[in-house]
Amino acid sequence: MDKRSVETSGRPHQYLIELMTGGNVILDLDTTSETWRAHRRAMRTLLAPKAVKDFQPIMVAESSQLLLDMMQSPKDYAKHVGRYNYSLVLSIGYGKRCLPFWKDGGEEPALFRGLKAFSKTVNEAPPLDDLPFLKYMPKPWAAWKEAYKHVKALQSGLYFGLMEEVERRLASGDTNGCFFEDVLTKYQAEYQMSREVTAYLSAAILEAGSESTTATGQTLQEIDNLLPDGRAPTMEDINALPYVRAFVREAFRFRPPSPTGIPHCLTETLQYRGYVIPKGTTLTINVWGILHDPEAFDEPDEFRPERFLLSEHGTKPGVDDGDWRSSIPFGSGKRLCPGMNFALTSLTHAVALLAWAFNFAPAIDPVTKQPIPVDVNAYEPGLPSAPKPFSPSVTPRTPEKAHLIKQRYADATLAFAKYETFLNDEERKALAEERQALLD
Ligand code: HEM
Repeated sequence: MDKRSVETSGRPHQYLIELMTGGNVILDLDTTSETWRAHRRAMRTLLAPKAVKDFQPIMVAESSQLLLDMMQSPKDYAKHVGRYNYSLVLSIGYGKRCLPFWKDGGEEPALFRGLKAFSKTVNEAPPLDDLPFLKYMPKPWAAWKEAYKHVKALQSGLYFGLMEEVERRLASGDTNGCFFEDVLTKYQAEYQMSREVTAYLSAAILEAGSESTTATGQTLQEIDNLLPDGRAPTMEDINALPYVRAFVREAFRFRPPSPTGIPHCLTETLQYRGYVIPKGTTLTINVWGILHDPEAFDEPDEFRPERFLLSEHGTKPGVDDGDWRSSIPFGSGKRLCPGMNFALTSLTHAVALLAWAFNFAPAIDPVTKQPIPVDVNAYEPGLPSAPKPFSPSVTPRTPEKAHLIKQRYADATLAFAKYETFLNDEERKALAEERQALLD
């Protein structure tokens, strides 16, 4: 699909999704759409390797919050990882952090509520694209007719709300260099985006960006060898940590977040290996099948990062991997995930830090005193696939590391400051006191 990208990069039309998104979301649009083109161009400037480098200070600062949260409440690990990913894209995109919302009984961010409502509506609706007559069912028998309006209102409320916040900051001169400031002052006019199309750029940044980025003895050894003084690994250290990079690649192979990719469709009739495949045909990449093929991988159902140290794609000796590429979990052709560099950089850094900071083990059953086994095949239904909650035991590797985690978080205050201007004086004071208390 990379080589025939021109014909294979369409998206199948999905009636209900189009109703919910108003035909404004990059992920669901055809490559011929003006909105797709404008969003894709704008994303390129946001996620180019240089821009990713510019955003490193906030990536490092957010990773400090992640370590602290993990240390303080390991059972909430999934919330911490979700917050970390969301806060990163929110800070970079809109210049605004997401603080740990569960503290003090805070409400879940609108993005997460919108995504849940979206999945629920899609899962519960009848197959409207396969049986189009169902579209005409009267409302009392078609709950999706109300549900989709609720999703649309939640999502567009979030997107327009964020855009208006940046507009207000621009008007008051209170800017902080976030991506949406450039969108409003440059790209909106340059790519001729209407107000609605501009607001919906949020779907590309927030939804695609925060949903999917949500995964050790040898790792520790490697980190300890590289950093004998016990300091935390930095972004610059990542290249010298091949096992950590192999660990991340193995995680994507072992449990790809989109096991069957996101469907494409043919925009032209295609001839392939003697077959004629008509225009409009839906194409699905069997990502899971490719990455678990026993012909290509030794014991594909085992989690073994070492395989990526032995060959570029982790394949076993003798396999012709000339046509393979490491981006398979990120899609293909013109639709290849524009956030791939960003996701891999932030994830590899976070994995290195977590391995540096903590010992991970299964939690102990309080009754039997035995480790509670983790079922690596227990997954929540829906996409992207997420593991069912489990209870890890996460403990700092040494008391010095526990201290360094707190210190690191306190040091991040400076990098956080320009992304916390939305707080009122009282909230800012409370946060400062909380940070000070950590060090006392
Ligand atoms: C673990 C992290 C991630 C994974 C595994 C992932 C995976 C994917 C996949 C499989 C697709 C569909 C590609 C296709 O249709 O062939 C996609 C599309 C997309 N991703 Fe990601 N993604 C990740 C992170 C991100 C991040 C961090 C961003 C942005 C901040 C992002 C933005 C997008 C966008 C905008 C699209 C739509 C592209 C289009 O339809 O033209 N993704 N991603």
